[in-house]
Amino acid sequence: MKQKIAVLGAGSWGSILANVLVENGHDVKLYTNSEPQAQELNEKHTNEHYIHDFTYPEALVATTDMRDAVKDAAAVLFVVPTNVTRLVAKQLAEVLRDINTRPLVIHASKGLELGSHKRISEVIAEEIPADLRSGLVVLSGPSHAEEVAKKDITLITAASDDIENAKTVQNLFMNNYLRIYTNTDIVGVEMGAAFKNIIAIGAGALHGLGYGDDAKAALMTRGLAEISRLGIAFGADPLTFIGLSGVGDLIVTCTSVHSRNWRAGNQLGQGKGLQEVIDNMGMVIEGVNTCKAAYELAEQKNIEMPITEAIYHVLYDGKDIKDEIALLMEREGKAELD
Ligand SMILES: NC(=O)C1=CN([C@@H]2O[C@H](COP(=O)(O)OP(=O)(O)OC[C@H]3O[C@@H](n4cnc5c(N)ncnc54)[C@H](O)[C@@H]3O)[C@@H](O)[C@H]2O)C=CC1
Ligand SMILES: O=C(CO)COP(=O)(O)O
Repeated sequence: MKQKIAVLGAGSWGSILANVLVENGHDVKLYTNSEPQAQELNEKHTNEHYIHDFTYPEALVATTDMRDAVKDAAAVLFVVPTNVTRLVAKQLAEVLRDINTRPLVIHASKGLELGSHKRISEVIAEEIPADLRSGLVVLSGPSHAEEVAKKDITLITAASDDIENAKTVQNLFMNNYLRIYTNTDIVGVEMGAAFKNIIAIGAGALHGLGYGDDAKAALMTRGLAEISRLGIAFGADPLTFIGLSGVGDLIVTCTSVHSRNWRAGNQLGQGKGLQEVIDNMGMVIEGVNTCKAAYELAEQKNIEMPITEAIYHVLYDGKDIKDEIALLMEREGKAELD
């Protein structure tokens, strides 16, 4: 059934998920806070800064008016960087208080809020109380906008406390190139999504430094051990970490040239400074902030996360990557399953 859907955030992922929804027959409004970007999308049907050489369907309408985007929408999809989620959620709550629409709220972002260390669904739930929405669903998994734009095959997860809401999202997004699985473990799905970006920075750095495949496989495997350890401490289901939003997303982000986190790490490994890397990317590198949040959480909870710590020291204390790798290798022998 055709539904009206609002997408908040017109970067690479938001604009391509909006494109999927249009292709699936829905009536989609894409909200951006940038007038020139809305104009480019509506007049040229392009979004060149984020997705090169791609033409969006004419049916996709961009707007800078959040109220217009959201009014009568059955669902509202957040796809903004983690660091502006609270701000955009506050803005949405204000709009919803003014109108009768009570949409299903979905988010597809990957990170933890700096300072509070909260997951994105927690931030959204705090700002948009349950009486202003009809449910909350997380969409996550191994997916690069560039490949979904090409209709390459992609499989992701829709997670919600309420399985019916997860199924609704499954139905909205599924088609012959995008397959959605449902899950009820929001904590595991969001934690896997957030922490894989940290490990991807490490994988890029290993590549930039010229390390081989063994080192990269080791980083991913021991990275997954850390991600699971922290996630389980917050109540995640261990099995979620061997699913699409866990190891699936870890693999794609640690190996894909599309990944901004991997590319950032690669440039750090080649000797560039963090600020230069951030300035040149022009898109969000979620792993940088999430590394700080994860490092602080691990300290608070007394959870061993040596790879995250090493990456934190490189990003925030100006430590040399090779020295950090040497320290990791000098650690006392451990049992694999501890
Ligand atoms: N790019 C991808 O393939 C994927 C990205 N994600 C996640 O989706 C989230 C967004 O990522 P991308 O779209 O790639 O980022 P991006 O950097 O390509 O775009 C972010 C967009 O958010 C907009 N924005 C920033 N502040 C805003 C505000 N206050 N109000 C409205 N819009 C605002 C920016 O103008 C920009 O258009 C991230 O958490 C990322 O981890 C998840 C899966 C795939
Ligand atoms: O989450 C993603 C792939 O699943 C996108 O990763 P990057 O943000 O590193 O590009």
